Amino acid sequence: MTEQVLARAVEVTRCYGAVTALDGVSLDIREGELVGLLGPNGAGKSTLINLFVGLRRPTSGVVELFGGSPRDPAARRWIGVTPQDTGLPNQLRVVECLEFVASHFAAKTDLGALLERFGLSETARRQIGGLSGGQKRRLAVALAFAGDPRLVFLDEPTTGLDVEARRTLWDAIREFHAEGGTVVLTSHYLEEIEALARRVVVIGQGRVLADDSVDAVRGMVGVRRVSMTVAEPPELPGVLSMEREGDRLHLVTSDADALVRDLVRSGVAFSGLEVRQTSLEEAFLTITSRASLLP
Ligand SMILES: Nc1ncnc2c1ncn2[C@@H]1O[C@H](COP(=O)(O)OP(=O)(O)OP(=O)(O)O)[C@@H](O)[C@H]1O
Repeated sequence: MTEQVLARAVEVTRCYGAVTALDGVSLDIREGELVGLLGPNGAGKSTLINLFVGLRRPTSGVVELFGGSPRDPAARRWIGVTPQDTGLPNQLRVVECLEFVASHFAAKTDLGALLERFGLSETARRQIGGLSGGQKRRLAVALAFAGDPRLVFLDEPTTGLDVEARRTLWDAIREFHAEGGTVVLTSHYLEEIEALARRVVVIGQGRVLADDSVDAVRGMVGVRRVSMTVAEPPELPGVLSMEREGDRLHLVTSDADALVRDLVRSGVAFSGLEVRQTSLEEAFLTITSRASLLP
């Protein structure tokens, strides 16, 4: 790939006192990518974003934004950020808040189109204090786009949104990306990463555990789900986890072929056998639990 690297971390470590939040992380974000950062609470995702946008400095290693220092306003001019928590001024109207943020940038963003894209047109003249939690969150995300950015960092953008509002936000993010924008987002919603991101970076205990396509991350852990209708769950070797759903039994295994052979040999009566790839959630849990076994 020859696309320009917009943000880069090289062997970055960040400590907060005795806590090592990031431990030797290297990552390139290239122009036009839509990257999902996935990891459990406390994995270091927000810390990484804070380093990229210049809010924090690395303890060691190098972080670059548009080839320069993230603390240089010239580099930050091209980014938009939505942190995990955003305080919004309750007295301002929605459109006034957008105008206020946009006025810090030379670019003229079409704020009417931005409101439309985030499903906020109806609320444009309302004071922020009177908005619902979901409307406030959508406004907080829309603000990241007010300066016509090339790269946006969205930290858990859809937390607290209902299904419809989440889909509106997904569409807005997809449209920005389709126009050539670059997106880095964190999420606890695994379906969100699957729905939006081309590339997944799995972070656990401050380290990059996987950095690949969604399919590759699933394939990497090689876990399969074997499902069947069965009256009595059979005792089989190599089962990583077992789940009952009505008369269906779902078994997670790293060797589906061996499991099916053992199942047939066991003589248990079963029907409707199904073997499929695991969801990203199952892949993610496997990768992160392996990491916790590391010394
Ligand atoms: N300002 C701080 N002072 C002390 N420790 C901190 C600070 N910020 C983060 N940490 C610690 O660093 C680690 C990584 O935190 P971080 O917020 O980056 O994780 P995260 O992956 O974004 O988690 P979450 O999904 O819960 O937001 C955690 O152990 C956290 O407690």
